Amino acid sequence: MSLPLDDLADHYRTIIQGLGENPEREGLLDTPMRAAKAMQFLTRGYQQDLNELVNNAVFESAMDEMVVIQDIELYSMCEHHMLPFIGKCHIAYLPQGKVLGLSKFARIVDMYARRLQIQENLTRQIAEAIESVTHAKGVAVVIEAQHMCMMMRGVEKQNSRMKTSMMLGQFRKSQATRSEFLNLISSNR
Ligand SMILES: Nc1nc2c(ncn2[C@@H]2O[C@H](COP(=O)(O)OP(=O)(O)OP(=O)(O)O)[C@@H](O)[C@H]2O)c(=O)[nH]1
Ligand SMILES: [Zn+2]
Repeated sequence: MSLPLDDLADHYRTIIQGLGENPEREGLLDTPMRAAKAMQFLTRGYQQDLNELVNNAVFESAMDEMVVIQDIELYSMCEHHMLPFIGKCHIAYLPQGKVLGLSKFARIVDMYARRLQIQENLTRQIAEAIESVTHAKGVAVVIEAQHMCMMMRGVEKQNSRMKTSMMLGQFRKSQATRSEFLNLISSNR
């Protein structure tokens, strides 16, 4: 359930006041509504539905070797501080009679990234969504990201990156399959 924009803007007005600023000063007059729209955009994944987003773009194919989609950029919001985390997502799957439209991988990443998240859950949700849509023999997802809550505030570490992975099916069972994927995404960069 999403708050109407006007309500969200009212809350931002209160936040601005709470920060000791004057929401009536000229530069801030339109800020509550701008911030409300921005936050609604940054969390628009709540409004999306997996089946609608995939739009039946699942195609029959005899391809049964690994397919890798690398370096899908990702913008999400950490659920602890509501600050951005930013990074890349790498996906692989082993098709089983069906392949998924290429753009849909990026759309699935966005649908789950554009919510309040932790990186671990985001990684798992993307992998499970791809498995449920493709019925692939295996799905692998790796995310590497930098968290503004660790950079701009708190412990203030500028160079650390968090890497998370989720391996399903054959990627979990077979060390060789997992290694092939990890080798593929570590090359060409
Ligand atoms: N595992 C995990 N932790 C996260 C993620 N995003 C933020 N965090 C962490 O969530 C934790 C929240 O810790 P708290 O001690 O409750 O909050 P805090 O006092 O603001 O913590 P500090 O960031 O250490 O100042 C912090 O350690 C964050 O680094 C994420 O995606 N995954
Ligand atoms: Zn955080």
